[in-house]
Amino acid sequence: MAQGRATGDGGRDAGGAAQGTPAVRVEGLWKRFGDQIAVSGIDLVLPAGRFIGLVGPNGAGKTTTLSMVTGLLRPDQGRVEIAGHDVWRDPVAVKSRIGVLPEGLRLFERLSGRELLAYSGRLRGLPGDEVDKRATQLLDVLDLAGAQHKLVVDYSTGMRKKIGLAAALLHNPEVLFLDEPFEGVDPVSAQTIRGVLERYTASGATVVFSSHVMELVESLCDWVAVMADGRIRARGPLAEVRGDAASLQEAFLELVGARGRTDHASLDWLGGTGTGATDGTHGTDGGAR
Ligand SMILES: Nc1ncnc2c1ncn2[C@@H]1O[C@H](COP(=O)(O)OP(=O)(O)OP(=O)(O)O)[C@@H](O)[C@H]1O
Repeated sequence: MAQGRATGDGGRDAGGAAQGTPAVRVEGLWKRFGDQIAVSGIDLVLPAGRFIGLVGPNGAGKTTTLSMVTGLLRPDQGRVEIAGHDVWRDPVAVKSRIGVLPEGLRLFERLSGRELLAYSGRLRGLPGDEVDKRATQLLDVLDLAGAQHKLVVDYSTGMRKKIGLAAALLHNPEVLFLDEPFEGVDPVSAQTIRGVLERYTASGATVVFSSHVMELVESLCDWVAVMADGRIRARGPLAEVRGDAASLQEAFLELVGARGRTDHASLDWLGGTGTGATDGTHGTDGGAR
């Protein structure tokens, strides 16, 4: 993927970090919630300039990991660097380099979409006319121009994802973190988001996104990390992780130990002809014949 992107935001060097510096470096990261170990001492190096998918079953620890990596949740142990900057020791340097679309995105509901972007841009220190220009372009590309003066509280799920993405991209970050960006998004909007992200990574930036949709990850990502039970089970270029499996889905099921899990005997009451009733009336015509 092309390196050396032009940032167009006033002289930040391409990629912002020394060549070869990974987008993300995670060392010995742990997080426990009571008795539950959500993230179990992971080490992970994510290369810059890639479209990276973080996949794993429900409860694998993806959101917890992304929250710690982006400085939203303090780890119990371990460290994280983004483009060579420590997330907890140097938060301002890190936050100026990243964009985040978190899970359960909270937005300022009483602002309009355009006001939200204006606010985000000014908060990021961009000049007003630059914010206006970028906001207009993002609203246009993401098909939100018609809804730009509507309050965010009145946006649909997909519109919220798109305005959240616009806010995360406005300052042209080096690394963009997206937790389930396509969840609740219709196919047309998904295609739009996909186009924006492909364009963004083609310029040398890094996208890290979590998803359960393997086909999507397989078609978008060139690098993947597979998580299960708070651990990284596999990582590397997509083709390497897929190995000899027919698809990423197959490889994923193998890696997380879910292949062949088809014993549904305990659901023998479900469906069929209604023989599960105990009062003798279910599934009959009541004998009215
Ligand atoms: N705030 C919290 N308090 C208690 N337990 C938590 C908390 N956040 C996460 N967990 C637990 O940590 C584990 C990992 O959760 P996490 O949300 O990181 O998984 P995930 O891979 O993102 O799952 P999903 O794909 O379902 O969103 C789960 O067992 C979850 O119940």
